[in-house]
Amino acid sequence: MKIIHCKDYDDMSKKAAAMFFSQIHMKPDSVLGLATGSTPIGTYKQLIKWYEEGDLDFSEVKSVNLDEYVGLDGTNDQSYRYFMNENLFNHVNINKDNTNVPNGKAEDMDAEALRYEALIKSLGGIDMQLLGIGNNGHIGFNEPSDAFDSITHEVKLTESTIQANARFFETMDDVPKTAISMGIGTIMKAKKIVLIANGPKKADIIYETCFGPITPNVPASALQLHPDVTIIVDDEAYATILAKCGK
Ligand SMILES: N[C@@H]1[C@@H](O)[C@H](O)[C@@H](COP(=O)(O)O)O[C@@H]1O
Repeated sequence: MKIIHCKDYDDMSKKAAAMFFSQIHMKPDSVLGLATGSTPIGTYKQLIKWYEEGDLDFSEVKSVNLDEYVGLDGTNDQSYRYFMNENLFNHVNINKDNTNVPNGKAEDMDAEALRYEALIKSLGGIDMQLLGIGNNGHIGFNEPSDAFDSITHEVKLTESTIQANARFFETMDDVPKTAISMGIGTIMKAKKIVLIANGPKKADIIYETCFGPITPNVPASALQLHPDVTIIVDDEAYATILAKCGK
């Protein structure tokens, strides 16, 4: 694992965007694994800026998103499809037909999970996967559990995730209780992984992810076994690492 320590959120966002900038330049038809949440918004803003300045071309890029809430379709402003359109796809020259988010309105979630898994395979796998991290160590929507989830599957969200994500919804009751998410195995198959985190709330979990035991109780700890992971964190998210290393 490489850890890049940045001074603040903007610095983190620029460095993460720079990795995707290089990826797209090196392989214009890259398959990008994309993430939602508040953390990646700055990364997407920077990519949009480079596109607007004529330095980045998304015309051949394909994308697959990590997850989607069950029960929300792309017209719902809390769906992850809507988020991606608003925060990236509508502002760059990506062909929307080449962008993929699990279908939260599928009638049969098991069939949708298998379809999504097969789709990623048919695209040749993910070249570079962007990840945020939940306060409890979840990546995508892989919640702490007794075993690592391997492939795309329906997930029951934990109370702590429902509470953390409630800030985006009008009432607690509006927060979906289930989601469909790539599995840890799906994520681990990505050729390169870039995880971003900022703020003091993420400090302990970033330490656990990088230096704690590899355990499904901290799903992100599986990344210790991946050969090409870059963790980009701001000063506040790096705090526990600094403290425990005595610096
Ligand atoms: N499924 C998403 C995750 O992919 C994301 O990493 C997490 C953290 O969100 P934030 O970046 O807002 O802290 O939120 C959601 O649960």
